[in-house]
Amino acid sequence: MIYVNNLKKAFGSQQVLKGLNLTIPEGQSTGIVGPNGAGKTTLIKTMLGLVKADSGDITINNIRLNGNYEYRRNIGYMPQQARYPEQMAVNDLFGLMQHLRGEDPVYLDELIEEFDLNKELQKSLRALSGGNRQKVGAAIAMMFNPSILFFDEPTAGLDPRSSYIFKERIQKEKESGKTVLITSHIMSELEQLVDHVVFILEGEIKYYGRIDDLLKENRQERLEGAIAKLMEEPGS
Ligand SMILES: Nc1ncnc2c1ncn2[C@@H]1O[C@H](COP(=O)(O)OP(=O)(O)OP(=O)(O)O)[C@@H](O)[C@H]1O
Repeated sequence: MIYVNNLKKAFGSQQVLKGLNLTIPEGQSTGIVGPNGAGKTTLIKTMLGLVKADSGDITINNIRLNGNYEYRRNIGYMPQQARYPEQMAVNDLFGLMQHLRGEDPVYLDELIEEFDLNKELQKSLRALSGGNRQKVGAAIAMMFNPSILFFDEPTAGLDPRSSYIFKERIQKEKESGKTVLITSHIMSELEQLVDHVVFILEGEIKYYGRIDDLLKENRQERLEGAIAKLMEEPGS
């Protein structure tokens, strides 16, 4: 379970998270949606301790985040734009991850196979195509089999086949009881992958609940229509 309580974050004079409250259930998948700049990545980074909140609390699996980042061992994170040591070969990067963690990966070979990364292993990170870079990020997020997975726009830049394979993988992770959090601008993708949706607008949560309920409440058949309706609401 992840609890977020009255979370606030400003960058300079811009209040980016305006007192967010959220309970993310264990073993289910949640989509975070909202326009560009709404605060989705900032929320995820705050949960990971990569951005320090100005106030509020986050509790993950009963551990309150207060400068002790041991809980992060249980979280696999695929960033929107990963920064890597660019001159390093992909294979060496996987090795470095293993070394830093002091643990053998649980299913790296399987992920390399699934994402068709065998031909890329000897290439330096700087020589990878954008999509293959994404796949390396995905493999790093999942290789140690963490119980919580955060994916920030995971399929942006992937070709249709890779995107399909990746979504199958996320389904598998979900079915094995993981807690999955995904940000995406592709509503059809979220319909396939998540049970709950958080809609953030200008740093505030405008909706949090089951996708089915959101569709019913807004008399919509598709998530895209329901989110568009929420954005039209007065005060939004
Ligand atoms: N390190 C930073 N310094 C200053 N401003 C920042 C920083 N990180 C984020 N911001 C600002 O915070 C706001 C929210 O950014 P964030 O990346 O969380 O949005 P997002 O909802 O993930 O957007 P997108 O859909 O475009 O990825 C933006 O206005 C952004 O410019």
